[in-house]
Order: sequence, then structure tokens, then C-alpha cells
Amino acid sequence: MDAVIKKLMPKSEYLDKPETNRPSQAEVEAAVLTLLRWTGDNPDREGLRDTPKRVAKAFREMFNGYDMCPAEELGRTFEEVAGYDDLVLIKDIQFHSHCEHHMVPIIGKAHVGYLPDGKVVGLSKIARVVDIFAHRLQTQEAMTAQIAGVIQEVLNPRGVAVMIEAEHMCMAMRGIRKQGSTTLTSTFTGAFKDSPEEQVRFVTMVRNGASS
Ligand SMILES: Nc1nc2c(ncn2[C@@H]2O[C@H](COP(=O)(O)OP(=O)(O)OP(=O)(O)O)[C@@H](O)[C@H]2O)c(=O)[nH]1
Repeated sequence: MDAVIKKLMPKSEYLDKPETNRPSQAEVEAAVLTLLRWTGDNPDREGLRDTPKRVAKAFREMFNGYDMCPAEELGRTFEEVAGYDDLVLIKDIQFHSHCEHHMVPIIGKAHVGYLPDGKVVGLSKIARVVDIFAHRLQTQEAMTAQIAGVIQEVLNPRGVAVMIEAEHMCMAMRGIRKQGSTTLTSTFTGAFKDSPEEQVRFVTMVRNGASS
């Protein structure tokens, strides 16, 4: 698998773990303290005293996508699938991310489909890939393209389809303050890109399930 990742790395940076240059725990806590003062509250009061520590811990959890390599998650594949080569769709994969502009939550669902070419991957691995990209600072467009890109590069299926629907808290909690608006993005590779019928089938199955 290492060889595969190395071979693919120059093609796209999203296949590897990004370089990180993290500050110390003390520096992070000092930064949070500054933000607490920026709110106008008193960081010395009891309820806030441990908040810098808590926020540092929460950030490590919410942004642990920088510590993981999505390509590695897709490394274990199965070939004994009785020749199955039709659509595999994992829909309604819930995720929490943060927008790179305001660092506030993006809450949504990803739908990921692919047309296998001789091998399939464990279903949970697709959800893991979604989570890894979600746990980085994101735009919805980039996240959509990254999920499709890494699956296409590593699994080399006949095609990949990704749709994301999400609410951006930067549009709900502040700024324009439009609650309940949803952003949809989609991208297609390979056979999906070439075939509007395949795209319609993907979208219909996302919307209605297999009975459609
Ligand atoms: N295309 C795209 N835009 C996003 C995403 N998440 C947040 N944004 C937008 O990023 C833009 C940043 O605009 P700026 O004008 O630089 O920042 P701002 O003054 O805070 O913008 P407002 O939100 O309009 O107040 C805003 O329009 C956000 O709605 C995303 O995933 N994709």
C-alpha cells in the first residue's frame, strides 16, 4: 500500500497526511484565553478557568483529520464479490466539519457511490474517508472533490459519485443569518461523468433508496 500512496502522492496532496506545524499546548491555551477576553467575559471566573484546556482538547478531536491519511483507509480491499460490478452507494453519512473561513460548524450528510472494477472496499472505510476530510478546515466544494478524488485514485473503480448536503453555521449564526438553508454539491468521475443516466440513477437512489 505504501508504494501505491507514494506513487499517487505527487498527483494530489489530499492523498497524504498534510504537513503540520503545531504550536505547544501552552501557546494554544494562551490563544484561547485571548479569545475569551475578546468575548468580553472574565477568563478567571470559575466556569471559564479550565476552558482553554478544554478547547485545546476539543480542537485536537475535531481536527484530527490532519493526523490521518485517507488513502490508507482504502488500502484493504476485497475481490471475492461474485463478479459484482454495479453501483455501491453509501448514503446519509452524517458528518461535522468546520468552514475554513470562520471556523464554525458545517453539519451535513455525504452520499458516496462507486462502480467497482474487480474489487470493493469495506463500507466503513468510505465513512472513515468522509470523516477524515470533514475533520479538517473545509469548503464544501473541496471536501466533495477530495472524497471523490481519493476513492478514484486508490480504488480505481469505473466511476465515483459524491453528493454532499450541508448547513453552514457561518450563514446561520452570523452574517446573513439564514437558518435552514442547505448547500448541495456533487461531483462525478469516470463512468458517472460520461453518463447522465448513471448520474440520474445515483441521485434517484440517494433520494428514494433502492426501490426507485
Ligand atoms: N463557496 C463556499 N463558500 C463558503 C463555504 N463556507 C463558507 N463560505 C462562504 O465564504 C464566504 C466568505 O466571505 P468573506 O466576504 O470573505 O467573509 P465575510 O465578510 O465573513 O462574509 P459574510 O458571511 O457574507 O459575512 C462567505 O460568503 C461564506 O458564506 C463553502 O464551503 N463554500
